[in-house]
Amino acid sequence: MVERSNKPGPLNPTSSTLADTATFETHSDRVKLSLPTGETAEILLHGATVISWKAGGEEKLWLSEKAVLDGSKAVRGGIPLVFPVFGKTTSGPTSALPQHGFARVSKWEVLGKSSASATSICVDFGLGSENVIVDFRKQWPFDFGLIYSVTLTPMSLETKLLVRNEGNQAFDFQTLFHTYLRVADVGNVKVLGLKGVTYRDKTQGGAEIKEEPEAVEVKGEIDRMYVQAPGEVQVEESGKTVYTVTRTEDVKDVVVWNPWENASKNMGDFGPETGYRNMICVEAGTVSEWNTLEPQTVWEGGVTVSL
Ligand SMILES: O=P(O)(O)OC[C@H]1O[C@@H](O)[C@H](O)[C@@H](O)[C@@H]1O
Repeated sequence: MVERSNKPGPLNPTSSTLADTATFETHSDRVKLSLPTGETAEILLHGATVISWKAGGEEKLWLSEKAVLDGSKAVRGGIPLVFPVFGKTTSGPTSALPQHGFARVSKWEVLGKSSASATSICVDFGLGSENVIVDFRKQWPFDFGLIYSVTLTPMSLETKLLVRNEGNQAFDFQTLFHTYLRVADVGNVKVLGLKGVTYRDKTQGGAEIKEEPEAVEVKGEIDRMYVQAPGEVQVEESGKTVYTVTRTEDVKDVVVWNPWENASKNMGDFGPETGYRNMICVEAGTVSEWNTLEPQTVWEGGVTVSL
């Protein structure tokens, strides 16, 4: 058979695939991502906080039913983004900033969709020194630009941050993806992959302890920073791996947090009262030391939660 070199292609080749492509919708306060296979994610412009990730018909992130979503405070749940400081410092350039910095309480700009196909969509958000409120600018007077990218696929959610020093003096920063994972009952959860890693235990005044057991279990309040943990951590529930958390090389540390009954009662935006049983924070970040960013250089890091 003779091959026709100029064989015509299908008529209007994109029309059949268009309906099968991931979509994103912008609303006044949020962006919604959807895949043709049904998975969705929702990101508030306030803090660029991912407040929902649904796959297999189920919500994968825990969001407090008392979370304040109107931009007046940080969101309790989802994935608040910590920058430029983790926790609170008492000295240095970040000492005037609120706990966990200003990124989670600033209004981000939607930069748009950087890729979309039938099986993936990525949307970028931006925050620069010119967009933060005057108080934060005075408290942390550096010129920076952040690009935050959220990628949804059928089996994963990836969050990636690019930090650019746009000024002429170096600055130090910390950053962390404060991910509240939803679980059926935290009493049946094991976090694997941290054996042998030294952690700083905030519930014991920052004591440094080496993790000896194979699995971390949550039987009460837990607030640990695992310093320079291996690149993959699994969250198992009732013997089944429910989440695998992988990080890029420069995202060195993992925080495991659950406030349990007493501490959650003291948070005005935590609900329901028993909500601590349905969540575990496995937070990937670079927070055990400062990252120095020289003028006109960038830092990039990301975390992927896979099902
Ligand atoms: O109440 P916030 O500011 O959202 O912080 C919640 C928790 O965030 C965790 O990352 C910290 O390790 C905890 O110490 C802290 O309590």
